[in-house]
Formats: sequence, C-alpha cells, structure tokens
Amino acid sequence: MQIEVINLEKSFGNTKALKGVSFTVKHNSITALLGPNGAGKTTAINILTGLLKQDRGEIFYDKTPFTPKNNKIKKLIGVVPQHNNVDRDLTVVENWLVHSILYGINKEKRINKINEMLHFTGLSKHKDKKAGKLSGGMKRRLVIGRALLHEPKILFLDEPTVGLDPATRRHLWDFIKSINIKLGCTIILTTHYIEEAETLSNYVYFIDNGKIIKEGEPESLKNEVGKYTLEIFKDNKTVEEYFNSKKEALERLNSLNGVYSAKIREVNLEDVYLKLTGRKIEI
Ligand SMILES: Nc1ncnc2c1ncn2[C@@H]1O[C@H](COP(=O)(O)OP(=O)(O)OP(=O)(O)O)[C@@H](O)[C@H]1O
Repeated sequence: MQIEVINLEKSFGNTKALKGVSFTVKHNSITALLGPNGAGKTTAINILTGLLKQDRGEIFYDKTPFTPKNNKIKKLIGVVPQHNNVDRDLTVVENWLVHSILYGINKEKRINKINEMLHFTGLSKHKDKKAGKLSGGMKRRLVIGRALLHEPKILFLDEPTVGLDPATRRHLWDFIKSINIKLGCTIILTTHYIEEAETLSNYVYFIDNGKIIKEGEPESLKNEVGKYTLEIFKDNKTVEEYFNSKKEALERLNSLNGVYSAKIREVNLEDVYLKLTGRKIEI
C-alpha cells in the first residue's frame, strides 16, 4: 500500500506545526521522517492516521482520498504511538484480546492470531504477565504486536525506540525489519535517532520546523556530503570537514600537526542534516 501526502498544513494557535509538507511512502518500503523534537513528526503521523484533521492538504492511500472518517482505510492501518498506551493491569494476552474485539476479529481467528503474535513478538513466555510488569523493550513489542493483530497493510511507528537502552533498541530494529520482510507490511516511522533512520529505512525525509528540507535514500544522501568526516575539536567546538577518500581526510588530519585533537569517521545522516541546517539533530 502506498501513501501520497500533498501540502499538509496544521497550526495549533500561533504555532505552525506543519507548513506545507508533501511526501510519498512507497509500497513495502520503510520510510523515515527524521528530525529534531518539535519538527512536526507526531503531528504528521496523527493526521495520517486520522487522530487529527489537517487545516489544508490532501492524503491518498493507494489513490483513495483519506479523511478521519474513512474507517475502511483506518482498518488497513496499524498505529504504534510514542508512549506505551497499554493497560498496565491486564496481561499481554488480555491487552491483545481487547484490541481484537475492538477491531472485530472473530472469536476463532482471535485466539489463533494472538498465539501467532506471541510467537512473532517473542512474548510467549510472558503472555500471562501484567503489562505493567514488562521491561521497556517487551512493552514496546506488546504495543507493536497489538498494532499488527488486525493484519494492517501499513504500520506507523512514532519514535519506536525512544527511552530504550542501546541493546534493546538494536533488538527492536531487527524485529521492525522482520515486520517489513516477513509480513510484507509497509512501514512509516518517525525518529530523531540518526542510526535508527540509517539502519531501518530505505527512504528518508528530513523534517525540520514543519517542513521537509531534504529527501532521498540514506546512501545517496550521505554520498552527496562525502565519504569521510574529519571532526576537529577547536575552541570548545567541533568543526566537521568532509572528504571523498580516507587518504584526503588523513592528509588534512596530518596537516593539523597535532595542534587540535581530531578524528576521522564515516559520513552519517547527522552530517547531511548538519550541512543543511548548521545544527545537529540529536541533542
Ligand atoms: N496539541 C498541541 N497543542 C499545541 N501545540 C502543539 C500540539 N501538538 C504539537 N504542538 C506543537 O507543534 C510543533 C510540532 O510538534 P510535534 O509533536 O508534531 O513534533 P515532533 O517532531 O513529533 O516532536 P516530538 O518528537 O518532540 O513529539 C511543536 O512546536 C509542538 O509544540
């Protein structure tokens, strides 16, 4: 399933959260909206999933116009919000049962689907644990599993790994990839973690201050900047210089004669954003 977003605008009082945002989510892709806090990512997701109404602009799911009242399209969407909105006093299975009933999954299918999901999320051993007692990573799997129970064609993940430790984050990345590959689900995710967008997505939209400022495949975006970054620590600041080969970067490093401390690393998406805005995303 594909999404086409054209010129979305949304204001909250005097705050213009979205200032004419257009983008496409291709069928079967993992597409990232990457940008700092307050860029407008959650607002965009909330509009695309029917939680909020835009002031202006259009959304098409496979060429069908979308409005918050379009329940047919809403049934094809799975949503994982930024915060784990689980019922802490219900077990994993009970949380999923409630969702299955709400989504009208029939009784016979319900049990099969939940068993399948326990296996897929790796939560089988914890199925009778109360959600409030699960670790952060497991809670996330519970919420993602819940969003997948009604077999959506598109999954929305709003900052899927925020607040998780690096090891749990990596496991979750593998899990998210498997949703795309094994279930054939198109995924749109928002994140302010550079590595998350780089690891997961095949297409990235940089969003900043309510606008898309750059888009492309991670590799080609990085190649536009260069291959290697030389970070020079100078006057309590880091200055980045970009090179197309390690040899050039090393020559520049040597020319500093050890006056400043410096290091060479591969170019990442943070460099793309930094070159565009003069700021870093991850603060
Ligand atoms: N309900 C609201 N009322 C007033 N202002 C809002 C509301 N929702 C969002 N905003 C403002 O709109 C702008 C975009 O917020 P949004 O939550 O979409 O950004 P974000 O990129 O998702 O960042 P974060 O990851 O911190 O949520 C911000 O300036 C925010 O303060």
